[in-house]
Amino acid sequence: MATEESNPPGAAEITKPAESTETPTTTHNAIDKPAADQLDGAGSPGNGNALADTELKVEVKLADLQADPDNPLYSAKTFEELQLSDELLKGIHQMNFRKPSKIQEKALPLLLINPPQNMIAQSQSGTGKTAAFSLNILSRVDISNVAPQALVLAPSRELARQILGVISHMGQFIEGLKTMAAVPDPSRRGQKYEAHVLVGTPGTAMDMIRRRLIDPRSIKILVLDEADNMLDQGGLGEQCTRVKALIPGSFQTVLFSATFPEHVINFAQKFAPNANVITLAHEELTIEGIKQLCIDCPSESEKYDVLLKFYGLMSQASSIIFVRKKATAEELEARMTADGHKVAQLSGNLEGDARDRVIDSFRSGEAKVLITTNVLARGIDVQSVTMVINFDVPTMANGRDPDPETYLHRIGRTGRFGRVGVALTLIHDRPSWEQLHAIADYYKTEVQPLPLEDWDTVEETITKVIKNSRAGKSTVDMVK
Ligand SMILES: Nc1ncnc2c1ncn2[C@@H]1O[C@H](COP(=O)(O)OP(=O)(O)OP(=O)(O)O)[C@@H](O)[C@H]1O
Repeated sequence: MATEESNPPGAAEITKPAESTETPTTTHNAIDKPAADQLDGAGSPGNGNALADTELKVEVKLADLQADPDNPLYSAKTFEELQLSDELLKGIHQMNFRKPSKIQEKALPLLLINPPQNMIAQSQSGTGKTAAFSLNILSRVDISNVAPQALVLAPSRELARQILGVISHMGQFIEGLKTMAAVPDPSRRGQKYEAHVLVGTPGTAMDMIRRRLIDPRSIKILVLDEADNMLDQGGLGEQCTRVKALIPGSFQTVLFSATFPEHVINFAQKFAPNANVITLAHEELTIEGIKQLCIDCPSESEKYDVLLKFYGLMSQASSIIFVRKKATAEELEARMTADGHKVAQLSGNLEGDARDRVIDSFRSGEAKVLITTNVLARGIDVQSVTMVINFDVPTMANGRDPDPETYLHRIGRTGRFGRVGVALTLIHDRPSWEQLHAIADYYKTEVQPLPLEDWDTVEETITKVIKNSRAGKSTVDMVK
């Protein structure tokens, strides 16, 4: 019944370090995170096709998005201008990246400066932060030294594996490059981590360094992805601080996230002293390509019926249902399965291998519905996800106060890099109504209520979202 991790923003301006940026970084003493299932029709209000092919013409629209200076995907420059190696440029083109996004264009020149400088960078979800820090890492690795030179830490096993995949893909033309995951893996017991780039979770990284299976002496870059989460949460923050203290000498510290609440930013600046800082105001954080909707359910127990009805509106698209507690994830899985739906469920109750199987089946499209907790609220990039459902409004650990950061990360699992998506939040009483409205106020965004008893209108609304996005309306206007 325990609550899963919950987590707790700054105009796209670059703040120069207050002091001289001569020194690359800090030392170890610094302070230291059924197929949509075809819900076979029962209760299905619509023709079940509304979201079927939202894998829309993203490619076509992307060029427009990247030409709009107000868009976070905007780019005036090319990767070629960043003076990356030919091998890296080949990797980027292999990944079909035509131009850098705004965060890549802004962060990369600063990240690549010599001597290296620390960085704290914020950009909306799905705008390519991973590629930004990965390109810096791959540009700095010395292939002749097969020892960990870059350590990337992420809050979940799934995100660490995903980042590793991006770095390996991007670096595929760099001859001799070795990358490894530092996540719990019983099959590796006692084996050394002999690779240039390691991506892991803080607990495992700390453990492996202490047991001398990771040699930290050559580490020259430490990246914390989802850095506000990594530094804010008691356990994770402590582990990140310890990992940092175990790395000798000076190294470049890089902190990335879509959110940096004020109470974390001070700590972040101590963790990455004299960093170049790229921040956004929280009004700039929501992505217009993500249509935010809510349904006021008659009671908590009737949320499930509403959920099932809503599923009738989609056929092949992938979706994620977020709940607050592991027990609710398991209960929903059991009920939906009993009701004939094919769903996958991932929460902290599952062990490593089982978790890998669940996320892999969701990525491949074998499982179209994923029920999960905040453990997957951050970073996970599955482009086919067109719908996010907040079965529970995200709240802080006390269950009472709204958690705007987690809300933003959860809905950001859709609408990735210019794609469109729908985020539906179920509310059922005054407190949940107030929590959602507090979140909407915080981001100065609109959450459109859907009429519960008029499913034709619900379907019409969603179809309109998709049509508008095809016309390039909603996404082009995003983040003014
Ligand atoms: N320059 C680019 N051109 C085209 N696609 C890109 C580019 N950069 C990144 N992408 C794609 O955009 C998607 C989102 O990128 P990424 O996962 O790095 O987002 P993010 O900013 O880290 O999001 P989050 O805050 O949710 O972690 C990925 O599928 C990635 O492959």
